[in-house]
Amino acid sequence: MTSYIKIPSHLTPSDPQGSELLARERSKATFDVNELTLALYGSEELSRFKKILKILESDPILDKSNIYYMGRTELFKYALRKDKRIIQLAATHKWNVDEFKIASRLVDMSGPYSIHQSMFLPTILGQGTEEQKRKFLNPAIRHEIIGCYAQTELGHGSNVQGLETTSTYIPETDEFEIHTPHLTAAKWWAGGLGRTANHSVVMARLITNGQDKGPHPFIVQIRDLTTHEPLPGITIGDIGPKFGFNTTDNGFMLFDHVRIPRFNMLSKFSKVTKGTGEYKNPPNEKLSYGTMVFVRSVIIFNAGLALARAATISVRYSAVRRQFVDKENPMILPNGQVVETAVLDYTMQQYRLFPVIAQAYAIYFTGEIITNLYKQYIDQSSRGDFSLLADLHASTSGLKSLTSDIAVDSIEDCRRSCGGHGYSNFSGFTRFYQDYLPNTTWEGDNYILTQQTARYIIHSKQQSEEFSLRSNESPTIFYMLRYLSNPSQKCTVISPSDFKNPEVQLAIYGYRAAYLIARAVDQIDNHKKSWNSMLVEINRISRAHCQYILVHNFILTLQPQTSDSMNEKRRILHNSPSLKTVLTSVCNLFALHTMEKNLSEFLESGYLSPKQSEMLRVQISESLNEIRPNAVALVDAFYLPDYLLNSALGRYDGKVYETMIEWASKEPLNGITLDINPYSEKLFRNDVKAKI
Ligand SMILES: CCCCCCCC/C=C\CCCCCCCCCCCC(=O)SCCNC(=O)CCNC(=O)[C@H](O)C(C)(C)COP(=O)(O)OP(=O)(O)OC[C@H]1O[C@@H](n2cnc3c(N)ncnc32)[C@H](O)[C@@H]1OP(=O)(O)O
Ligand SMILES: Cc1cc2nc3c(=O)[nH]c(=O)nc-3n(C[C@H](O)[C@H](O)[C@H](O)COP(=O)(O)OP(=O)(O)OC[C@H]3O[C@@H](n4cnc5c(N)ncnc54)[C@H](O)[C@@H]3O)c2cc1C
Repeated sequence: MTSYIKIPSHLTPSDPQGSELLARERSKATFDVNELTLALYGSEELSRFKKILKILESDPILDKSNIYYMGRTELFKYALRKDKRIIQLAATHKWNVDEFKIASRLVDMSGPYSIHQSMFLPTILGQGTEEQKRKFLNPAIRHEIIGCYAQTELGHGSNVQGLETTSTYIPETDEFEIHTPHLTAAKWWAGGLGRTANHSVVMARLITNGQDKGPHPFIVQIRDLTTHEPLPGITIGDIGPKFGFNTTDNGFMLFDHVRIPRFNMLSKFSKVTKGTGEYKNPPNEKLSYGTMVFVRSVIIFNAGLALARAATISVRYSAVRRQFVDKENPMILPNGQVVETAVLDYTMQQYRLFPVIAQAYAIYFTGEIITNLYKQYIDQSSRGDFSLLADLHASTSGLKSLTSDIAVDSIEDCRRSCGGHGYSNFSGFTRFYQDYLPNTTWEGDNYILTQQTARYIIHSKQQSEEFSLRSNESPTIFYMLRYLSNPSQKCTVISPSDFKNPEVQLAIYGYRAAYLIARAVDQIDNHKKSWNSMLVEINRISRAHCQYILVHNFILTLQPQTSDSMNEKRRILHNSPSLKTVLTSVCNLFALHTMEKNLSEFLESGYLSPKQSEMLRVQISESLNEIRPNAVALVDAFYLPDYLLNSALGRYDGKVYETMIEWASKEPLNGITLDINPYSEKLFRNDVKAKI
């Protein structure tokens, strides 16, 4: 990339250098970083990750050094080029789906094909018959057709039952007619639709024999495969600039009585019979919402990765950044020189950042568990058993909401913890934050989704006689029975360190959630409160329940398991006392910090006393001290390469200042010559400064 300013090469940052500071941090770690990385990835995935990283880093098309200076159109073109390149590389290197996902994660830019891969393919896979998969899935996997997922409309997104686009069965020709009856029925937001896709999953109300059967998925070809023009009767465009996600062409689409063959209704679960138009009900009404359950489970896992990334940048930078001399406890180099204190040594910075490390680990482990639960559901459902669906929907809804909220808040906290440089694109936070942000809205607005979780739990409590039976099918709400059966118990903590006991932590979280649930049920059943009047409480219930799940899963991950149920990753963790020790500190911090952030509810439940909450704060401070020597090593263990971070502040080698000035010298604004004479008519002179 071109530099426009020559930076004097003899200048270096004042001592100690960033690399030296990070090396000192790394030498303090009490555990083996490589071992923890292996426990997170597993040896097979880690070696694939390294192999793919090497390929991507050296590919000129996937070079990221210019992207901070690009505007929307240029960025979009870059995104299209890189999407094509990944597909070409996948073919050359014969990558499987997991390897493809690793490459996409590393390149880290939503693109015109993102929704094709994340929603179009999974929808056909999950909702199509074998015949439909042969027709649509195989060419889609080969990217011979490119699809999008058009569900949301201008007037409705959250209320899927309220969608207005119709798909009416025409028995005479054995076709469906897709139509946009009102402006509010215009499809809106679909990623890849604006300029790229030639096919779409269209969620439309199925009308047959005059009956409205509600939204169902249909495959519609929307552009000509040769000219790429919209097909007759279809109007399509890009919806315009957005807060972020500008590398994807989100689009709008209108249908004017467009005909498609009956075959194109995705019919794995519900069908319309040829000629008679008879409708065959699905085994479960909500199976057509299946793609959303899948994507929500992915969003939970991705929230852990986003937190790991934010923590990596801000913790490394805080170890390099120095500000003021802490007179009571100065930072002294091995040569005796007193230097300014690394901002990571300020307890306030630790209180802001270490919980983010803990959130990343907590959500990573739950992400793995939810991914496995989803796989288990798919396995059972392929045999006609849908019993896990209700619980899976409830837990993925609440966890998608909670984890993406945590991630959005923490990314911004981490960015601010980097001070002024956090505001520069070179921090690596700007596009990362903008592109992450819609996770709180898409795939279900986070406030709406908590209603799904709370409703499931409240129903379970209302049917408490059969609750004990149902809880066998409901792996995520089994805890409630225990606490509901003894509501007057009190927390047993008598000293701060008692808070480190996992049984104590679970009891505190369990009682608080059960208390909120019992109170809401009482309000609804005995005081006839409306659902709407209870929405704030309902949101609390979902969050309390999901926080319980996160803490429970973290504790479970650290508990000894029978060796046959242990996979390689868990075996590494359990065979290493030093890993278990450091992760136990991390787990404690997650449980206790989350408790403190929601303290009013724990106190209100009466289970925790004000005195105990004081002890809680003492123990949090203890946990921060425990984590301090391992902070940099704990983020290093995430193994997020510089190629992914693209951050001057979070570089592995700590060369923060050298990178900041080098990247600034490449700002194209530095390359134009301005005419700043206010009386001159010219804004720019034609000449451009010589390039260096
Ligand atoms: C070769 C190359 C290969 C490459 C492979 C690469 C693969 C990459 C893979 C993954 C990458 C993923 C990356 C992720 C990136 C994600 C990008 C996403 C982009 C954004 C896309 C979108 O936003 S699409 C639009 C999403 N829209 C929504 O989410 C809408 C939200 N609204 C709803 O879901 C519903 O309206 C509602 C749930 C809020 C309400 O529904 P409804 O009114 O119908 O129901 P009720 O509330 O009355 O409930 C009735 C009953 O049904 C149950 N229920 C509701 N929903 C579900 C469900 N989904 N599943 C199961 N059950 C459900 C509900 O609980 C009620 O049950 P009762 O028992 O009756 O109480
Ligand atoms: C970047 C981006 C990409 C997207 N990609 C796609 C895509 O590829 N395909 C696709 O189909 N869609 C896509 N979407 C759309 C997305 O799924 C919807 O925007 C989302 O589901 C929210 O729906 P909405 O916009 O209708 O919000 P609304 O429901 O209108 O929400 C507005 C406000 O009302 C509140 N609210 C609404 N109803 C209730 C209620 N019952 N109780 C309490 N509060 C309520 C919400 O909490 C929110 O605060 C995308 C969106 C974005 C931002």
